[in-house]
Amino acid sequence: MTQRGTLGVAVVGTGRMGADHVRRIDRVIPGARVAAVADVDAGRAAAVAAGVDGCSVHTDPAAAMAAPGVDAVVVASPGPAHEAALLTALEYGLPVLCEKPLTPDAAAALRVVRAEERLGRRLVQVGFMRRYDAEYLGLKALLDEGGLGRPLMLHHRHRNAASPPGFTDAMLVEDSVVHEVDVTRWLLGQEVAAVTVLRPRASGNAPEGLADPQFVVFETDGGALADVEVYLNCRFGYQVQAEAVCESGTARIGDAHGMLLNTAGRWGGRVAAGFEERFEDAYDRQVRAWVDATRRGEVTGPSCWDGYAAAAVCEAGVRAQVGGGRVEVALADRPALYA
Ligand SMILES: NC(=O)C1=CN([C@@H]2O[C@H](COP(=O)(O)OP(=O)(O)OC[C@H]3O[C@@H](n4cnc5c(N)ncnc54)[C@H](O)[C@@H]3O)[C@@H](O)[C@H]2O)C=CC1
Ligand SMILES: O=C1[C@@H](O)[C@H](O)[C@@H](O)[C@H](O)[C@H]1O
Repeated sequence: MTQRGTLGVAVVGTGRMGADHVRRIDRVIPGARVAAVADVDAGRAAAVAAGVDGCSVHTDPAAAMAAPGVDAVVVASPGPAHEAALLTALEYGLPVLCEKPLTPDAAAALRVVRAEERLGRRLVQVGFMRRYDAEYLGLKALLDEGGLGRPLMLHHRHRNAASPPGFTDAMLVEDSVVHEVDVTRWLLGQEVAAVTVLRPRASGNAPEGLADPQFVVFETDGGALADVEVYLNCRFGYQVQAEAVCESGTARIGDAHGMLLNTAGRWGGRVAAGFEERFEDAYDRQVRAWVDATRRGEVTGPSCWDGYAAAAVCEAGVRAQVGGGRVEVALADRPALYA
């Protein structure tokens, strides 16, 4: 570690999320600095690094990870590029915060799990940032405390104003619903055992080739059900809600972002514009927790196993999208490292 214990971070992928993480590490989070960035688009990497003191610019992720002053890595390239970056970071023995998904497919995720297992210690935290959101944390604490009885069902809503260009049906599961896979496993402490995907008539706002919205149902190994309405072109903003239905009560989060207002004969609140606004605090808390743990020599937060288990559920979800019906999730045995 450099500069009196300051963590030097290489950020791989300097697009929407990567650039935001560079800003966060450079200006918001104490104890860390951006030592290097890498992007296959050299111009984008250079633009993001401009104004960041002592930050080297690379097009090759491995070169950024080997650059002077780098102690740890944030991976924010697209999901299909994560496996290569993660295997390099593990080979170099560098702690990693990897944006979700760990990898889009289960086989690649399992290869990363096996590589970490061979090292015999955890180095990877997966960026399932909802686990750091105050509302989700409140819901988790309430369910764990048990006052409402056992949770029986979860209702999730995941709405984006517009999907990015080129978004596919598979990405709707692997990039978007993967969040609900993780929070379902985390809130209930159960694995998702089977997935069914239903599709209503597509919205006129959906781009050509994307069936949007979709309705996904998870059955867990503990006998609970969770449903996800995922609607990526709802136009009105970014909205993520969750309701737990328990034996003697229900609890719901995500109804309003910020203040509720009564005015001019109307009642209501604001809908966030995008995930950066809705989850700003969660991203900050996640990166702060990762930096703090890494400086202590620890690895905390969602693990490679969580990333693999989510990828296995998503793979079942994509098979359910293609073939229809109920698809069971195939999960490898959980290694002792993630007990
Ligand atoms: N936690 C959350 O709420 C969110 C997470 N994400 C995740 O963040 C990651 C990045 O997503 P976005 O920033 O939205 O994508 P983006 O497309 O805006 O940026 C990706 C960047 O990675 C670069 N890139 C592509 N292949 C690369 C490679 N092999 N090595 C290095 N750079 C490469 C691209 O040139 C681009 O600049 C994804 O894993 C995505 O799922 C994205 C949005 C929100
Ligand atoms: O992770 C994210 C994006 O990649 C994904 O495309 C969005 O649907 C999610 O809401 C956002 O949190």
